[in-house]
Amino acid sequence: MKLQGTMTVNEKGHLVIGGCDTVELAREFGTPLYVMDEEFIRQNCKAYYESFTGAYPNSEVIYASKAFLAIAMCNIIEEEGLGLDVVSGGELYTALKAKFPTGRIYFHGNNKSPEEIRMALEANIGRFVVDNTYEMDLLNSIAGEMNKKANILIRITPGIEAHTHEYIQTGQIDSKFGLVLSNGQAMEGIKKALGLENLILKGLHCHIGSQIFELQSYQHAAEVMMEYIQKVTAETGVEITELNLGGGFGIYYSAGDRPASIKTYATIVMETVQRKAREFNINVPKVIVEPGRSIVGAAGTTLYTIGSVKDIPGVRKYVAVDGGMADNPRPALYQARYEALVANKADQPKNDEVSIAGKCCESGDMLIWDLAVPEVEPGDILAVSCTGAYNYSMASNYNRLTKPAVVLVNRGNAELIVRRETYEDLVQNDIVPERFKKNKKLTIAK
Ligand SMILES: Cc1ncc(COP(=O)(O)O)c(C=O)c1O
Ligand SMILES: N[C@@H](CCCC[NH3+])C(=O)O
Repeated sequence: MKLQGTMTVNEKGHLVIGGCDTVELAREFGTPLYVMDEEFIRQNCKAYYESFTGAYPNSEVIYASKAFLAIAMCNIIEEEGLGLDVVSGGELYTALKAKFPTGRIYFHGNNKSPEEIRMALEANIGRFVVDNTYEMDLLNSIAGEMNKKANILIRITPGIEAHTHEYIQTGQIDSKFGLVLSNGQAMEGIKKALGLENLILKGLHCHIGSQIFELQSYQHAAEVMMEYIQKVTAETGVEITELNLGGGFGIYYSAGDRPASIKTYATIVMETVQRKAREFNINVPKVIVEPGRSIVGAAGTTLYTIGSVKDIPGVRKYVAVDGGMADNPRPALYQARYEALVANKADQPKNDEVSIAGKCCESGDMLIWDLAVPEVEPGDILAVSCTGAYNYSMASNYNRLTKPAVVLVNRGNAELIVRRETYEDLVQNDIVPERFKKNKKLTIAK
């Protein structure tokens, strides 16, 4: 496993994150446990802030909160000077609970409900990223009722196929998101929005996918969108002053993943936008990017306790942990690959090979195939790295497993930022119809 962020191994041979011994964290907070490395998260935020806003003042970085959201995470993002991308009433509610500056909130989503729209208008959020013409009408009419104006970006499907897993590609024509650029649908939508009295068109948005390594895909997206901005201005006479190029910057998960630096990404994107603006003789729009995974992904580690071991000699050794697809659905969903080490034996030679199984009743609940490990035994702590993005946020209660706690570690301090769910949490929304209630006085019809 590649040691990233503040990870080290101490004299006991234990994995240490944020100055905290992970074996002690497991003992204190229980497992499965998400451990978030605060310093690493902040370093990533700073790398984004300095590479974009610091170097190009007319740009903004907004954190895509779908990757990982908790109130404390909003606080970190606010302190680091980034904006926030939310995609549901629930994410917005979390941001409001954190008292996140609402002017820095962007509201995404391909099917925002009237209630969500009302909530966002009430909060005076910065921008709505409008996905379709149905939403334009809805937003316009609700804004009218509330006597408000909504600042919008319109999401465009630019027709770019980024090289990533097909489930997380979003820029291609055949996508549920956005208005299609190539067939005139987008231009029609833009003209429609310009005619709606309660919408103020600020800019355009596109997002080509997630876990992208090739910077040419971003360069291509920037070129296509700048050309389109020029076309929109020529056809409508309206200046487009903001261009949101989405997120998707890839990270290291396992051997073979080679992400570029955030600085190189920023330089390529910003220089492409500036070059195109010169070429088309238009003003350079404000550029917005919305990274999620590359802020938190590598900063998260999940700790599990090893339980049963099933050895099929000559075939495979299955080592089961006390979590699995309920806390990390990515291997089952996207065949995602992870690295791991035995946290209490981090300095021992790896002379065995095992496959890490989750505890859900699904054969597909396998976290890692063919992992080199020292001799493992029940009670060992397994640390799976790079689980900071789309793990806690995509966790489920499948098999009625309780969602793990999240602990924020920094300089030897460990603070719980999400408490572990309890069995009581699992049943708290269940309602028992009167007729099923036990100890009820039975009235038997004669
Ligand atoms: C519209 C939008 N913006 C930003 C992101 C964040 O992507 P990532 O976490 O890959 O940076 C996503 C998710 O892919 C998205 O759908
Ligand atoms: N949830 C996905 C990425 C999609 C992000 C949202 N558009 C993942 O785990 O990789």
